[in-house]
Amino acid sequence: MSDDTRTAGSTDLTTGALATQSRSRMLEVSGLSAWYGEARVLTDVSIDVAPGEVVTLVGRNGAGKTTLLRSVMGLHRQTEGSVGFDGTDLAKRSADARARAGIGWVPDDRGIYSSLTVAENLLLPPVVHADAWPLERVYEFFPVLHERRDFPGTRLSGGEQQMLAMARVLRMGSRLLLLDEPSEGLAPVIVSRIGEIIREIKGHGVAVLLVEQNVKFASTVADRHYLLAQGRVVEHLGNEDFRAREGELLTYLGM
Ligand SMILES: Nc1ncnc2c1ncn2[C@@H]1O[C@H](COP(=O)(O)OP(=O)(O)OP(=O)(O)O)[C@@H](O)[C@H]1O
Repeated sequence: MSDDTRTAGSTDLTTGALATQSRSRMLEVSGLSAWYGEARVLTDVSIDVAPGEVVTLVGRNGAGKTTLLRSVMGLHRQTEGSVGFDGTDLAKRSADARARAGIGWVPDDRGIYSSLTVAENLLLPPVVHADAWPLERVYEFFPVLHERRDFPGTRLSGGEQQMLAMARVLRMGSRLLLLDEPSEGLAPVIVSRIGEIIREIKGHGVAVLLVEQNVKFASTVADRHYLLAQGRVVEHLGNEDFRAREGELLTYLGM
């Protein structure tokens, strides 16, 4: 995308219909920069997510999406700037403290313990917040996990592992889910089921911030999108604009 486009996107960010003032903010990242050693990989990133909102981070490989997600969780600590959650700045707090505040991490490898059963995977992490979903509610919401509750992690399909990883943080009490490429490596029919689940989770007031390379999938689940390039937010789009510019975005992303 050209530098001109970049400037226009930044202007929209502060003055357009998507200005943050109108939203109640659960997550509010402000002026976040991040480094690996001497190399700066995020520069002055500001994003926000409201309760019950689904927001994507889109960008080419190496744009900084995963680093941003990890910085929100507190898994990447070489940062400057603030990470506000429910009005408290967690930027100096550990990942553990952020999990207890209600942020849930769903890694791209899903992080399922293969030798443990589905039920054990669900019950192993502690309940960290009063909004934790009881096991019965988790099973009601994810019937396939109930059916497979005694299966070891190794016997789950990729889609089932993705569901288990999401269910696990909901049972812990997370109110903001950070999903790193949930559609990666899954068959189209499973991707659309994951999309339905994300939309249903949203209906329960849970917010989702996800890294997604699959533009079509992103447009079926998200309310808003931040486009990252070289560690900066260069566009901030509502889903309608995102859909209208899908072709352009696919070309930009090299897809
Ligand atoms: N552990 C690391 N050490 C040094 N540099 C890193 C490390 N991890 C990522 N980087 C660099 O940081 C930049 C941002 O990487 P990041 O993984 O956040 O991007 P991304 O947008 O998620 O891309 P991808 O989809 O390829 O993971 C890249 O230039 C990458 O090479």
